[in-house]
Amino acid sequence: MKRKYTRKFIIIFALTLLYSAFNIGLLAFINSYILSLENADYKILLFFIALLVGFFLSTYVVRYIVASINNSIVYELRVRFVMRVINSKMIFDEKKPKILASLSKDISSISNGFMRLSDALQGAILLFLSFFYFAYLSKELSLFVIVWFCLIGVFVYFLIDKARKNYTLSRQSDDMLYKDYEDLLGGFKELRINQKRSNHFLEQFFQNANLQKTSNTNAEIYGSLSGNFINVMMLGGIGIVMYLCLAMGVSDFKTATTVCLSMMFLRAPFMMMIASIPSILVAKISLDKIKELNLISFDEKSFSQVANAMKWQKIELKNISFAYDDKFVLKDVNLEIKKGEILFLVGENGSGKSTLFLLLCGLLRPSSGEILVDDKVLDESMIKDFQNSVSVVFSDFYLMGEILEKDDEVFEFWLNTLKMQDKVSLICQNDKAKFSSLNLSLGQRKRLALLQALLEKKDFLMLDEFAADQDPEFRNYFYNQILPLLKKRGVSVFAISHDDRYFEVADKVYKIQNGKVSKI
Ligand SMILES: Nc1ncnc2c1ncn2[C@@H]1O[C@H](COP(=O)(O)OP(=O)(O)OP(=O)(O)O)[C@@H](O)[C@H]1O
Repeated sequence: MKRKYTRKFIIIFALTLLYSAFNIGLLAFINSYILSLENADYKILLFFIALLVGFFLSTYVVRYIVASINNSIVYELRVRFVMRVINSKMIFDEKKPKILASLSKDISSISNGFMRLSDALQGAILLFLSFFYFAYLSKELSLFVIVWFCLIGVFVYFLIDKARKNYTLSRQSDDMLYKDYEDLLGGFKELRINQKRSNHFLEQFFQNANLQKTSNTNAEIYGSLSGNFINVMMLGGIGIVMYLCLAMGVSDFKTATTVCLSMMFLRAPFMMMIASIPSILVAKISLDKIKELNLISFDEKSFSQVANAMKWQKIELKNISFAYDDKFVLKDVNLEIKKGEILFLVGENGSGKSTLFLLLCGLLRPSSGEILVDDKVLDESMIKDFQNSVSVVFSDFYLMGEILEKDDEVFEFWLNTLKMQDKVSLICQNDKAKFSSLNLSLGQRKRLALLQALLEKKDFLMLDEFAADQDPEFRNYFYNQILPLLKKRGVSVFAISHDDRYFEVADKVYKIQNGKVSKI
C-alpha cells in the first residue's frame, strides 16, 4: 500500500510547492508592484489576475488529489482491517470492544488527520519559503522574524504536547465506553431488572463518559489556546517590527510595512497549520491503537487461495498442551478420531473442553504438541483446507441469517429432521436465500445453527454442547436419531456433551480433568 501511494504523495508535495510558490509570488507581486503603483497599469492587473487563477487552480488540484487519495486510503484501511480481523486465529471477547472502537473511530480519525496533513504541509512549506522572502527584504528583520517564530514554536509545542496527552486519554476512554456499550446492549435485561447492577453500571459509565468529556475539553482548549497564542504573537510581531524600524531605525518604513504585510499574509496559513496538528495527533493515536490490537497482517495471497475440503481417515492429537497467557489449561492431551466415528468429550466446567474444541478446529494453535491428519502434521499450509472440511456449532454460536448453500431439497430434509418446518421457511430474494425469521427461542435458533452446519454437507461435524439448550424430547431424538443418521451417512462427529444418559451412542467417550484427557 505504501509504494502504491508514494507517487501520489510526491505529486501532492510538488503541487503544494507550486501552490506555495503562487502564494509567495502573489505576496511579492502585491509588495513589489501593486503597493508602488502610481497610475493605472492594466498589465499589472492582468498579471495579478493570472497569479490568482494559478493560485486557485493549484489549490483546487491539491485538494482534489488529497481528497481522492484520502478516500482510497480510508477504503483500504477499512477493508484491510476487516480482513485482518477475519484472518485472525481467534478473537477473544475482551478484544471485541477495542476492535469496534477502532472500526468506528480510528479509521475516520485517520482519514481526518490525513486531510489535515496537507494543510500542515502547505503551511510548513509556505512558512519555509517565506523566510527566504523575509531575508531578501531585510536580513536584520528576517533574523527577528526567525527568532520570533522559534519562540512561538517552543510555546506551541508545549501546548500541543498537553493536547496530545489529553487526546490519548480521550481515546483510552473510548475503549472503555465501547465496553460499556457492549455491556449495555448485551446485558440489557440484567441491567434493567437489577437496580444495584444498573446503578453500578451507570456509575462506571458516567466515570468513563466524564473522563472523555474532560480530556476532550482540555485537549480542545490547549489546541485553541495555541491558535490564539499564534494570533496574538503574529500581531505582536508586527508591532515589534514597526517599533524596531520606527523607534530604533533597524530598517526603512517601506521594508517594515512590507514585512508586516507579509506577516499578516502568513497568519492564516500558519494558524491553519497549527489548527491541523490536533487532528494529525489524533490520527497518530488512532494508528497506534490499531497497531496495539496486534492483528496479524493481512496476506492477500493466502486470503485469495481457495481452500479445498480435505478428505481424511484419522485425526490424532499428540501430546497437545495449551496455555492462555502463562496458565496451562491442557497438558499432554492425546486423542484420536477416525472417519465416521462419534466421539463425545465430557468434563467439568472450566476443564478445557471448549479450548480443546477450538484447537481441533484450528482457531487456536497448541503451545506444544501436534495435530496429525492421516499421520501428516497439520501445519499452517494445511489448516485452511482442514477447516474447509469441518462444520461447527459453537456453544456461543452466532446465527447468520443468510443461507449460502441453496439446495432446496437438502434444506427441506434437514429442516424437517430438526423439526423446524412449522417455524421457519426459506425465503429467496434477489438471488439470496435466508431464513424467514430469526425471532425464535434459544433452542430453536441453535437448531438453525445446526441446520446451517448440515447444509454445508461436510464429513466432520463439531458440536459444543449442542443439546444443552434442547428440551428432553428433542435431546433424546437428537442423540438417538440424528447422530446415528449422521453416522450412517459417514459423517464424523466430535461433540462436547454433559448427557451421560446417551454415552452409548458414541463410539468413544473422552473425559477431561485437570487438563488431562483420558478415555472412558
Ligand atoms: N480467553 C481466555 N483467556 C484466559 N483464560 C481462558 C480463556 N478462555 C478460557 N480460559 C480459561 O481456560 C479454562 C478452560 O476453559 P474452557 O472454556 O475450555 O472450559 P470448558 O471445559 O469448555 O468449560 P464449560 O463447560 O464451562 O464450557 C478455564 O479455567 C477458563 O478460565
